[in-house]
Amino acid sequence: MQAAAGVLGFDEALAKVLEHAATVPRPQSETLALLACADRVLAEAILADRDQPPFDRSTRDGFALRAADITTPLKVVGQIRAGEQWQGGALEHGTAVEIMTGAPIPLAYDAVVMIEHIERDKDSIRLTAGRTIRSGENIVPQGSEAKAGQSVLPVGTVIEGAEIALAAACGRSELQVFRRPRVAIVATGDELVTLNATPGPQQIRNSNSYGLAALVARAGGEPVQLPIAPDRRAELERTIRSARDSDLILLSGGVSMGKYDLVEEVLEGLGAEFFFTGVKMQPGKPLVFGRLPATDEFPTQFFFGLPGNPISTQVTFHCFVEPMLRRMSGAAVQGPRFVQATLVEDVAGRADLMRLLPAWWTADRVRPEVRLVGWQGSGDLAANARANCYAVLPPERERFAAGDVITVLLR
Ligand SMILES: Nc1nc2c(c(=O)[nH]1)N[C@H]1C(S)=C(S)[C@@H](COP(=O)(O)OP(=O)(O)OC[C@H]3O[C@@H](n4cnc5c(N)ncnc54)[C@H](O)[C@@H]3O)O[C@H]1N2
Ligand code: MOO
Repeated sequence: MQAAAGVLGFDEALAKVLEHAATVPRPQSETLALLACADRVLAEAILADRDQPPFDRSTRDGFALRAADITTPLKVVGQIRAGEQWQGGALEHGTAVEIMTGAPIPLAYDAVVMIEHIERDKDSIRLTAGRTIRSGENIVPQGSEAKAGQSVLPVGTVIEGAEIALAAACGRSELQVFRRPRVAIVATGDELVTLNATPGPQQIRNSNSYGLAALVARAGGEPVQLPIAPDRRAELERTIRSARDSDLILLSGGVSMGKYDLVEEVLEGLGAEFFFTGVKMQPGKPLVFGRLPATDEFPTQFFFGLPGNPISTQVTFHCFVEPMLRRMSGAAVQGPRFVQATLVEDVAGRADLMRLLPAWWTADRVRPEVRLVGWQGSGDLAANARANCYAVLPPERERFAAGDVITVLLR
C-alpha cells in the first residue's frame, strides 16, 4: 500500500535527503588509538604540535651554500646528515657544506644545489655550466607547512591514510572521533531465509541484510542486523519497534504495489512522516524516505524503505542512504560520488526516469571509459558484482551514443 507522499525526480529526492541530513546533530565522541580511527570522522581539530617542518629543511641531496657566493668555486667544509645539526662553527663566505635530503640548513646559508648540478674537484665545488641557483631554492622554510598551534585538520574530516599520517606527524597516538551511528537493518519478506538455513525451492536467501551491513560499515555506521520480518503487520511492527533504539532504520522489501507490501502501512500506523514514497529512477523506483515521531522513550528517527530487489537496494543505498549516514557519522553533508566517463556503446535511456545501470568504469588517466555489464534486471546480483559503478542515464533522453561523455556513480 502507498502512503500519502509523492514520487520525486532524482535530483529533488536527493535534495530532500541532503536537506534533512543537514539537520542531524553531530554524535557523541570517543577516544580511539590512531590506527583504529581509519574511516571514522574527527571530533576534534588536529593542531600542529610544532612548526612543520620544524627547521629549514633541505629537499635535495647536494650542497648548502649562499646563493650569491657560487659565482666562484666554493670550499666544502663538512657535511650534515638528516637528523644532525651543523656543529662546525662559523661558515665563512666562499664555503659550502654537503647536505642530505631532510637535513636542517645551517643559518648562514640560503640555498641547496643538487649534487647532479655541481662539479667537484677534491674539496672544491662549482656550478655546472648553464645551471643557476636562487636564494631559497631546494629549502622548505620552517613552519611553512604549518605553524605550531595551527589547525591542520578540522572537525568533521573523514580519516584515511593521509589524515593518519598527518596526525602521526603531530605526535597524536590517539584521536577523538565521533561514535558510529547504529543502523538497524530489517529485511522483510515471507520468502526470505537466513544464511545458515537450507532454502526451500521457492525461498530466497536474505542477501540484502549482508550487503547492507557491509555498505553501512564502509559508510561509517555500525550495522545491527535484526531478524527477518515476515509480511504480517503485527510482526513487522514489532520488529520496527525493536529498531527504535538505533539512529537510523533501513528496511528492505515490501515497499512496492503488492498485496503484501506492508512497510509503508505499518510505518504510517506508527505515525511516520513521509518525505517521498518513490523516486523517478530505475532501479530503485519504490524507495521511501521518512521519519518516525519522537516517543516517551526515543527521539525522532529517520528511516529508508529500500526496494527489495537486491540491485535496487544497493543503488538506492549509494545515492541516498550513504550521504545521510556520512552526516550521521559526523562528516560534512555531501552527495554521492559522481564522475564522468566516455560511453563506449549506444545505450537506451528512458524519458520518464533516470537509469543507473551496472557498468564497468576504466579509471584511465587520460580518457576514462564506461561500458554496461549487461544484466537481467534489478535482481541480478551476479551482474552487479561484475560491475564497479553505475552508468547514469538522465531522463528526457532516449538514446545515449558511443562517444558521449556521461556521469558515472562510483561505489
Ligand atoms: N505492479 C508493480 N509491481 C512492481 C513495481 C511496480 O511499480 N508495480 N515495482 C517493481 C520494482 S521497481 C521493484 S524494485 C520491486 C520492489 O518491491 P518491494 O520493495 O516491495 O520488494 P519485494 O516485493 O519484497 O521483493 C522484490 C524482490 O526482491 C527480493 N528480495 C526482497 N528482499 C530480499 C532480501 N532481503 N534479500 C534478497 N532478495 C530479496 C524478493 O524475493 C523479490 O524477488 O517491486 C516491483 N514490482
Ligand atoms: O526499481 Mo525496481 O528497483 O526496477 O527493480
